[in-house]
Amino acid sequence: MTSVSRPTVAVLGAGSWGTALAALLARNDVPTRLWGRDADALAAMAASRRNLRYLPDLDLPTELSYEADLATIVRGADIVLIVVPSHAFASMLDDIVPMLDPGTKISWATKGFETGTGRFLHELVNEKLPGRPAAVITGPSFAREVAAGLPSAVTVHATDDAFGKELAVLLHAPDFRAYTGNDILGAELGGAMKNVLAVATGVADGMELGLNARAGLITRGMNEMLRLGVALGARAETLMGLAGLGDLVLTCTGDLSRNRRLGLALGRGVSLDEAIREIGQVVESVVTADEVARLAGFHGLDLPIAAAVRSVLHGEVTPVQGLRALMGREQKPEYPVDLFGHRRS
Ligand SMILES: NC(=O)C1=CN([C@@H]2O[C@H](COP(=O)(O)OP(=O)(O)OC[C@H]3O[C@@H](n4cnc5c(N)ncnc54)[C@H](OP(=O)(O)O)[C@@H]3O)[C@@H](O)[C@H]2O)C=CC1
Ligand SMILES: O=C(CO)COP(=O)(O)O
Repeated sequence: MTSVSRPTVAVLGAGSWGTALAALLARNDVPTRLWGRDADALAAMAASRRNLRYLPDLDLPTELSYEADLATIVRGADIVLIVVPSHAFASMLDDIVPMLDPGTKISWATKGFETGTGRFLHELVNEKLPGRPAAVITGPSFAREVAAGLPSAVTVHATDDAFGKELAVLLHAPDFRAYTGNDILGAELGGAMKNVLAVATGVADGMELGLNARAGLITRGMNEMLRLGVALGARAETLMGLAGLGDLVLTCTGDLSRNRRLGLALGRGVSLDEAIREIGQVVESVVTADEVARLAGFHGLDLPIAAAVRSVLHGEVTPVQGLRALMGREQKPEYPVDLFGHRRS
């Protein structure tokens, strides 16, 4: 029997990750309702208890319910969990703000920035819903593996420690560890930037450049994440944890990653449009690469791997030219400045 005292969660976004998280919550006896913009697809999910397009192998728990009307699902929810792609986040937020009860808490598992501005998603939430408890769920977690019940660990960073803990407890399960933290900016930056860096390792692997190249790109990519993060006010430990390093390693090495697969395809000579069409799901790096470049520009930072990915995605250079440019950079100390930008003596 479902516990009546547990908060109700409205999950917005019925793709791979929204469906996997909704199923996880429902299996944890959290009263959970799932919304997707395609009412027919939602009705088919309810009837078949399967998300045939995004997670065909997952048996959806009978406890999970579905709601096609946004206002109905949002009104009365204790917690809203947004899991739409980053390009749709701002409009989703605009849609739900007038529908929210004053006590409803906001969370999201989207990885990326506001498209076109480089603003963090927590900045949008703070602006539209000032003072509202807010939390991001992030970390190394392929939806398909979570759906299959394979062990995973994520982290929940919140503006409000009590809400972060509440959400982590709702998610936590025998095969799903949910840690907590209060560095939303760092947690968001790690989750967004690893997608761009995964394209770089994918390109190198697609070109069959070897394991040394992959390890070099992951490590120097981590350095770029740390430098941008610290300049923006993130804590280094957040970036060295699940939200940063953990997700970077997963996405740069795991072929379930759509961002890595995009890189693999580009490295093998497939066009961007064809690769995206073949993947058939959201590939966040395509928009996030521009936002990382924007943020690096604001802070006067040179992030060569992220910049090379952006140039390849824009067709300004070929993957071969991009990698040649990275290898051809001047010789220099591994750490000419420390993480805080102080020149080493
Ligand atoms: N999949 C994963 O393993 C993980 C994903 N994430 C993050 O979660 C977010 C969502 O990704 P994921 O679920 O994988 O993506 P998918 O490609 O699997 O699904 C995207 C979902 O978003 C919906 N959607 C697209 N545009 C809009 C819109 N404008 N308004 C409402 N819904 C929309 C799609 O609907 P439709 O089918 O109608 O197009 C679909 O249901 C991304 O930021 C991703 O980085 C984070 C951790 C793990
Ligand atoms: O964020 C993810 C795993 O943590 C999913 O990565 P992709 O979007 O590259 O598939």
